Amino acid sequence: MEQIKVVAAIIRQNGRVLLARRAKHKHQGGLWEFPGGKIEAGESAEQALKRELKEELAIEVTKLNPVFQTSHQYPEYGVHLDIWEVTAFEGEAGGAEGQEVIWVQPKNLLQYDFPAANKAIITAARLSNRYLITPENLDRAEIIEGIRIALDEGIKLICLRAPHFFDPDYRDLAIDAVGVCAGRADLLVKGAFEWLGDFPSAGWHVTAEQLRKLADKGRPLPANRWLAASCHNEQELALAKKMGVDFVTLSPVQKTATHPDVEPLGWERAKQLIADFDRPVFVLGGLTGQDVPTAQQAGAQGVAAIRGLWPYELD
Ligand SMILES: Nc1nc2c([nH]c(=O)n2[C@@H]2O[C@H](COP(=O)(O)OP(=O)(O)OP(=O)(O)O)[C@@H](O)[C@H]2O)c(=O)[nH]1
Ligand SMILES: [Mg+2]
Repeated sequence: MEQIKVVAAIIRQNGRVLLARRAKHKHQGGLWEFPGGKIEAGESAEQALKRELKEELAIEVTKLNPVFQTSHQYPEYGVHLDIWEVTAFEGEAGGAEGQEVIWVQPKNLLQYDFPAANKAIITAARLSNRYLITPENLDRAEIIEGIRIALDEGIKLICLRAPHFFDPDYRDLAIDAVGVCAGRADLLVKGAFEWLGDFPSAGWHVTAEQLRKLADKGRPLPANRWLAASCHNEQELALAKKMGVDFVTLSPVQKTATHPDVEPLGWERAKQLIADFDRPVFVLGGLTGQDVPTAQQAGAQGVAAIRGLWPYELD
């Protein structure tokens, strides 16, 4: 079947994201979209995106970075969507082709109707590019204090991981963490499936071992809660897809202090795995917030880290 190459942009300004409504007569007409369009012969994705945003919104893009790529088969044809994030532009974004244009808060994106291909794009638009995972061997007060400082520094996505805690202490810690994060960041909890089901966190983060056990049963959470998984290879990524996760961490990209004996994937292999996976990926392993641009160049949503994102130095 014919496969169309399309570029589209998640345009961010003042914490909001721009949506445009597709003209009624067009393919997927009447639905909301991220502005963009077909890549023409001889154009790079970047050139095509700049041209499309000029035509559709009358803006000159000045800062953009790749976010990820996804494919979808419509009955009429297949589309390969190359999604970029635009964080700076000149001019005022408006519907230059008469289309409706609105700015929405990422957390409200689930309320809009998009073409079927957009599922993972919406996930990407709702996620930030740093995913903090809490360190081992800290006590309850230290973990909570670290989370507080991280929130003040703008961290918006956190995974609570404390394998040295056991129920019911772990549950108490998780309840504290949910309280501290309320309204400021999304907290995903790692832990035993028995109690996570009704636990009031923004989501769950499943381990590779849990993936192997549970992926066949499908997605255990509704769409408005996050489901993420830890993946290290192609097989685990396939299981994550089967389970219906929203996003994954992929590790280790580099050698890490916590797992010095594990052979890292390296950027080239990580890049391939990310390109073949249809949902957002956070690269993990020996990385810090400074590596976000490199991660995005490799097609990742951003960086996940323990030490690299924790707000103070650990022993
Ligand atoms: N721009 C854009 N296209 C999308 C999105 N999601 C999605 O499935 N598509 C599909 O990608 C294809 C190409 O997009 P387009 O219609 O914007 O192409 P274009 O700007 O070059 O339009 P034209 O053919 O009228 O010149 C369409 O089939 C459209 O349905 C999205 O979020 N943004
Ligand atoms: Mg278009």
